Amino acid sequence: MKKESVGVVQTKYYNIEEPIELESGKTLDNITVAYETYGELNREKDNAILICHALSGDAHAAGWHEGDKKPGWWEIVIGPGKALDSEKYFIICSNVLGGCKGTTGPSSINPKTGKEYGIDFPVITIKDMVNVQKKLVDAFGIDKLAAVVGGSMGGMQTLQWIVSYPEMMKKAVAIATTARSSPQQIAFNEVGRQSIVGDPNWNGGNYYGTDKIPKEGLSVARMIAHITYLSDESMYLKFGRDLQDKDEITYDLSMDFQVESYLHHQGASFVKRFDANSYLYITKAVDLFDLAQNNSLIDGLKDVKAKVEIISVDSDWLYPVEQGTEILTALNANDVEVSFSELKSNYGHDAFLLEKGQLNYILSKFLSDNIVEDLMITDVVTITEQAQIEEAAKLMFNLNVTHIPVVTNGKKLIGIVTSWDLSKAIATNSNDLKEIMTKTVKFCHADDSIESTARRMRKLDISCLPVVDDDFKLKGIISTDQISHLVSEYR
Ligand SMILES: CC(=O)SCCNC(=O)CCNC(=O)[C@H](O)C(C)(C)COP(=O)(O)OP(=O)(O)OC[C@H]1O[C@@H](n2cnc3c(N)ncnc32)[C@H](O)[C@@H]1OP(=O)(O)O
Ligand SMILES: N[C@@H](CCO)C(=O)O
Repeated sequence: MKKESVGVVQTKYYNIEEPIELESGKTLDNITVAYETYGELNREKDNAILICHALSGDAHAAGWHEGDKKPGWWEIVIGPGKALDSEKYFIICSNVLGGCKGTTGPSSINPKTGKEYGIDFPVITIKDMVNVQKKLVDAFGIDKLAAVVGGSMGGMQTLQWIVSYPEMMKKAVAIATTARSSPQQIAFNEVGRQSIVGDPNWNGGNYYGTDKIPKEGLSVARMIAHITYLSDESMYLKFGRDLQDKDEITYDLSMDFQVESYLHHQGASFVKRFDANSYLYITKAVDLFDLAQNNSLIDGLKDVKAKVEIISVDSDWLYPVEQGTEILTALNANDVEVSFSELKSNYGHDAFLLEKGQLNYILSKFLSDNIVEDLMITDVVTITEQAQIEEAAKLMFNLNVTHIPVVTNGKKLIGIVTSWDLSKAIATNSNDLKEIMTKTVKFCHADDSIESTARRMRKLDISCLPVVDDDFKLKGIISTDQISHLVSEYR
């Protein structure tokens, strides 16, 4: 075990007490959620990062299960000193609803019948998966996540989170994903599903507890899907046209090429770790995913509040770069603070599981970007517009401040008085605060990035900005002094 790992970990289980109403209108009772956590939740409960897994992933994102030969599926970015630093963040990853790795899914026991659900399991959506994750996050008493991060289907969950629960995270990272499944993506999934249901062992989904499981169908479904996770270039690099276990072509119908053997291996390993019915339900959830409203992604993403990073992979032909930039454009149109990065990789879609250096760089840069809330002063001296100028001058002098926000009794910001305004009062012989205060006050929000706020302050040529919430209530104040302290700390 490498020392930058979170070490030996265990999957834990959370039971949701109340029934969950699904997007379909059906309800599910007795849901169990399998999850893992790495690191410690701090006292303020504001350092939690939720990781959402892809199609065939599970709660085991990092560290080692006792006796395992391989670590969790995102070991490359999770652990001490990595971008998802377990010494700084409390990292949560849960298996999705419909899964087969501990969270309730078609292979779980239906409490109404005492038997596995099979295809009596209701159709679920990405939104349902997120609603179940939300219950787990609530159970930790977390009001706001530091971030939600996920790739592929995990990226869809991330996008659903920022739409369904816009106030619940500061930041979000969606990687190698789309905001709506395309016809081509649906088509590949349907071929996989048909392969499963066409396997006689599938038996209408009733194969649990028998030795006849739809291995052939599931294996072919994975082989097809796995081709979409690679790029043509990576297949050339891995195999070229090299033959497997033979020196020359044998002109029979047996396997010739290494790439065939590789795909058979991927199919065979998959059936050992995945349930065919889960595959049907989860791919269906992926197909149904569409965040557009009135056929407009701009409308669908209009309520997003989180700061968002979109990452695409240049060689990903399953979730191509254009689908990442479509999300970027829609978020930009909604004035959401959003950035975009492109992984340079020949791995194809699965690059989000492999490109260690680039992912750590992009994620740590994005996550460590400070926001106004991290630096603002919350213990702010304020004054009401009924106050005399003399009172404002005394406050400034005694407390050594140069800006005093003017607020209503309900703490709503209505202006600001600065030392410059006081000079104006003396010059114009005025004693009325209302006359000299700045009424068209510039402000910012707690979740604005320091970078953009500093840029705005420079552009406006002001040294201090009040911080307000959506109701215009004063939450704090930020000045160039705090920003320059931050810069000097970095040096
Ligand atoms: C994202 C989540 O949430 S979790 C789900 C992620 N995990 C998966 O998808 C698991 C299956 N996927 C993969 O293996 C993916 O390709 C990755 C991204 C995880 C790994 O990629 P890479 O490191 O490039 O591995 P690669 O694709 O070359 O596969 C290596 C495997 O192929 C086997 N292999 C390579 N060449 C051949 C061949 N000619 N014949 C047979 N098998 C072969 C290797 O022995 C190895 O087997 P193992 O995985 O059982 O040890
Ligand atoms: N290879 C990954 C990516 C799929 O999007 C998985 O199996 O989950």
